[in-house]
Amino acid sequence: MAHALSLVVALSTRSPQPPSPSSSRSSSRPSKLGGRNLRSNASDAGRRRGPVSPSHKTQKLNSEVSPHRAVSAVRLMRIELGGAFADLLNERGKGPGENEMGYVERTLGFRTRELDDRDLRLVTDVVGGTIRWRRFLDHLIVSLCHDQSTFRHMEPLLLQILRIGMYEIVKLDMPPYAVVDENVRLAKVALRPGAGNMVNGILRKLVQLKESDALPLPKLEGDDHAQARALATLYSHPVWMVRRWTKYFGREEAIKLMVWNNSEPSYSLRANTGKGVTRADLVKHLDMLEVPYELSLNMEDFVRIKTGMQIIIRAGLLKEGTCAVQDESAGLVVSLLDPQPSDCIIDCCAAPGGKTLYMASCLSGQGMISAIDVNRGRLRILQETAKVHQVDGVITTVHADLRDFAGNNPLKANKVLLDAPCSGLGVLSKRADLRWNKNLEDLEELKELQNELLDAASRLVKPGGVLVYSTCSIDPEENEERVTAFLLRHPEFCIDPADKYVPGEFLTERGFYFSNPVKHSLDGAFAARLLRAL
Ligand SMILES: C[S@@+](CC[C@H](N)C(=O)[O-])C[C@H]1O[C@@H](n2cnc3c(N)ncnc32)[C@H](O)[C@@H]1O
Repeated sequence: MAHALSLVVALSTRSPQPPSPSSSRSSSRPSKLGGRNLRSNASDAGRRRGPVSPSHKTQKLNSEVSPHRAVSAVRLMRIELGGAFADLLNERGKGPGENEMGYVERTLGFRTRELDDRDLRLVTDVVGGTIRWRRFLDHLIVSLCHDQSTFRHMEPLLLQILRIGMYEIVKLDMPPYAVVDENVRLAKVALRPGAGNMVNGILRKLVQLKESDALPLPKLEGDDHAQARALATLYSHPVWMVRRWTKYFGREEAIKLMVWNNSEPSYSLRANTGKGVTRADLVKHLDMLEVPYELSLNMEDFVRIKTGMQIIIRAGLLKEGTCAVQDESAGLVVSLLDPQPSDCIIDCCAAPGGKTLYMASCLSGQGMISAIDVNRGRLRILQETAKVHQVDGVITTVHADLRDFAGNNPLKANKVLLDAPCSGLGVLSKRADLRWNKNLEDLEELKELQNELLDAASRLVKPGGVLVYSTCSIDPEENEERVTAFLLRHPEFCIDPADKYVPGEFLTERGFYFSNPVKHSLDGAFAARLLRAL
């Protein structure tokens, strides 16, 4: 850590600035992540790494900047820069047990006071919202900078502070001049006075434009591509997603989907019946904790919550296995497989085990699930959670690539679930950063993998048995099209319509299960139930 701090300080190419009020109390200077090409900076700085004075380890508390903004800015950098950020701060990367305030101190050069519940909620809102609205916010920043190159060469921390300020003003409608002042102070203390002046200039211009209803927004005009670009900016999604959804669902549905993806996600909890906890028991806990909930109309073990997750975590309900966080859309995939006591089930891509655990709780201690996954770390999570949920007695984990396993193993089952790796385009409201990490090429590769995994999974199904293929994607090419192609390759399988297993509103014309975020206010998910001939 000490090495890393010197490394970050060495990165600063700016001329020395007068110490800020907070830094003047200590001899150590704040660390600042300057320059956006962190990988090359990291290696340059690595060569310049020198001995570190013990004063760098001093903990400095800054009570002037708002804690939620300081923590949000650092968390946003960690999410956006990923490995490059961790490498910069710590030669050993993202070590376990690293606490967030430690990252804040090493990035900004100071600590803030510990976050209270209100701060934590703000951090969640600000970080999630700033990531979701990134394309939109960057469009505003570029429009309000003198030129494109100012934006392109902006330091990562300065960029995050500007995005936070813009998000708070434009999307959270927070009192604008307080937002300007707070973000200016953060930029001054964490970077330098000049950075504060820049934040001040840009955010004040934004406030004026917003107040006169004259934000520089793109117009929906020109050819299809230009309009897709404008929509992508207005609703803050990648252009390729807008084009794809407009093609498959039409413009109106594509817009509704983007609005859904930009809304605050709600979560579902599943009462862990495997441990004897009923939904009524779970509801009693939630009442005691004063967490508002709605009973699921689709799944009898599930409740939906909009707020209160921190309270639930702190009360230990997840850690002690009273309930699990699981979207109803995922629960309905399990309903489609219809696990019953005494069943032998193969779960082909099982980790981290959301569906395995739910299936195990349906077995009431009788039967067996072979849970296969290629990712050892994620399988370990499954094993540990299964113990906590007290369903480990019916689960055997298998660390393997399904394609090898199916080729070399005599194991066969009457019920086989293939919850395939997918683009995750159905869960963009919960996974705020996912939209920026996917591209069209990923989708093409995934389709190939899905074909291969389907072929492999089909070998594990006994004659007369069931294969459920599922994804958490809304993309027809990962869903219906994969099943159609599979049925052409495997005439020994046919579609078993989903109507006996899931409510009618989730049925597609071809008898598949599909949860549509816009229609059902759940994550997007797809599943097909396929029967193997006797
Ligand atoms: C969508 S996730 C499964 C989620 C899981 N069913 C649940 O409900 O928690 C897909 C999983 O497929 C696994 N996977 C990817 N390729 C695989 C392969 N060739 N063989 C086995 N597992 C694979 C990944 O490691 C990942 O855990």
